[in-house]
Amino acid sequence: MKHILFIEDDVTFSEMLKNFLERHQYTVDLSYTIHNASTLLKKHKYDLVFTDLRLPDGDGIGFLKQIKQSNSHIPVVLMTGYAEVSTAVQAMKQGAFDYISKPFNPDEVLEVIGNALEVKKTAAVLPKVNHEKKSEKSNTDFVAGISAASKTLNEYIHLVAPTNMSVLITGESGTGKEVVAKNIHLKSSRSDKPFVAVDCGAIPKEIASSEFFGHKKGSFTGATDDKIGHFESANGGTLFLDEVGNLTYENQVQLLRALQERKVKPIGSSDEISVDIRLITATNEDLLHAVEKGDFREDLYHRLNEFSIKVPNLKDRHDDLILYADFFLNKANEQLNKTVAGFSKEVLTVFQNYQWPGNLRELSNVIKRATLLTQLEVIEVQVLPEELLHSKKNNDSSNKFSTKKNEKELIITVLQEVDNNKTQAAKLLNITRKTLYNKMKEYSLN
Ligand SMILES: Nc1ncnc2c1ncn2[C@@H]1O[C@H](COP(=O)(O)OP(=O)(O)OP(=O)(O)O)[C@@H](O)[C@H]1O
Repeated sequence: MKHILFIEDDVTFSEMLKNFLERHQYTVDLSYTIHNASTLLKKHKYDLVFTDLRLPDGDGIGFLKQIKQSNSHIPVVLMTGYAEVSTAVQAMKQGAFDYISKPFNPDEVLEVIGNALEVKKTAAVLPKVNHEKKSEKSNTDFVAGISAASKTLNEYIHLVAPTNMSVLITGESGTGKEVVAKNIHLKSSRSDKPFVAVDCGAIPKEIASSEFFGHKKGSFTGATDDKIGHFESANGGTLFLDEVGNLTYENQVQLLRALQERKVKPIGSSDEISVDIRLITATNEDLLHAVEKGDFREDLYHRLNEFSIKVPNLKDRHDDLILYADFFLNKANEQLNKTVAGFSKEVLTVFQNYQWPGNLRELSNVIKRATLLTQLEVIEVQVLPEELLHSKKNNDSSNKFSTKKNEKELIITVLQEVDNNKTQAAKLLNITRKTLYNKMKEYSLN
């Protein structure tokens, strides 16, 4: 059974959560002070720590730092009041796994616990990641994410990076295909050599050969100097071709030849240059469909697609949203020389209910704009673009009450849990006391 340490000075609330979690097969120790919690941490091996932000003998952030120094492997979740969300975001920067704002409902607690234990399990299974070759460069611009979709993506990156296989990265625009390509490069033995990214959609077809393979001075009108092509620039390293589906048929033939022969000949030169490159390509169109239509060469497709990776849409990486939001806020603060501390709870709800058709790029842009506009400590909904505020909800809290039957059962369970204390029940159900009374009347629960 997983062992959880709960640090919270509201005795009734703690007891209630303890009962609830024990019914879900967790072992829970309660502590009302940091002092007592420190003693318990020395005595027992905990899988997870839940701590309130404000405790009688200190604050949760100080305690978080203490835990991270002595027991860095234990995930820590902070419990906060509504007004403390920005502090909680700071806590995430100090290494907290997550935060949950009160009042919260039982499902939310179970979800957060599930996520934290899942991540811990993965971290325990993959200790190798931390001991990888010393030469590997860390990529501070890459957020790995904690959602199931991100974990699969990262596993694929780890698997394919050390090989020399050509990788075809697919995914919608703005999902992070180029970032994935760069990460594969940085995790490969080529990380000390160049990573050359080329947007095939931006190269006019007339000069594509010269861009890829280079040219000699005077070889055509306008060739005023020798030019080194992208293949030669990337020699020893990785060549990343974005929007590869945009290459003309002629360029496809030239590319295939260069890949097969591992040699390129600059235009106007009689000498061939041997090149050793790892090729990574990306597309947001259906390349297989282009093959079927005869627009893309099948032999080249197979040559590029020795391993394929699909980068998930942001809406399918729901659990990562806050991590990315925080990462982009830090970046925006740096770029704009601002010190915005975080997001209001309403903003986080808007973010979670929005579909993000432009994926991470859109999130990054929205946050940069909001950071620029905000004069307050945290970003409020007023500085978000209209389209975010008027989008259809995809996951509001009423989903938790998906049917009348579920709703009635949930209310009964929670009321039993708290010995009929309506205030506590409303808090746990994340609804007001008045709503609770109305619902009890509706379901004849008096
Ligand atoms: N894992 C990540 N960690 C941090 N930032 C990311 C991550 N993935 C993407 N980004 C950021 O999101 C934005 C979009 O990423 P990127 O340009 O790689 O997307 P893309 O899929 O290649 O887009 P397109 O298809 O339009 O070329 C960039 O600002 C990038 O820095």
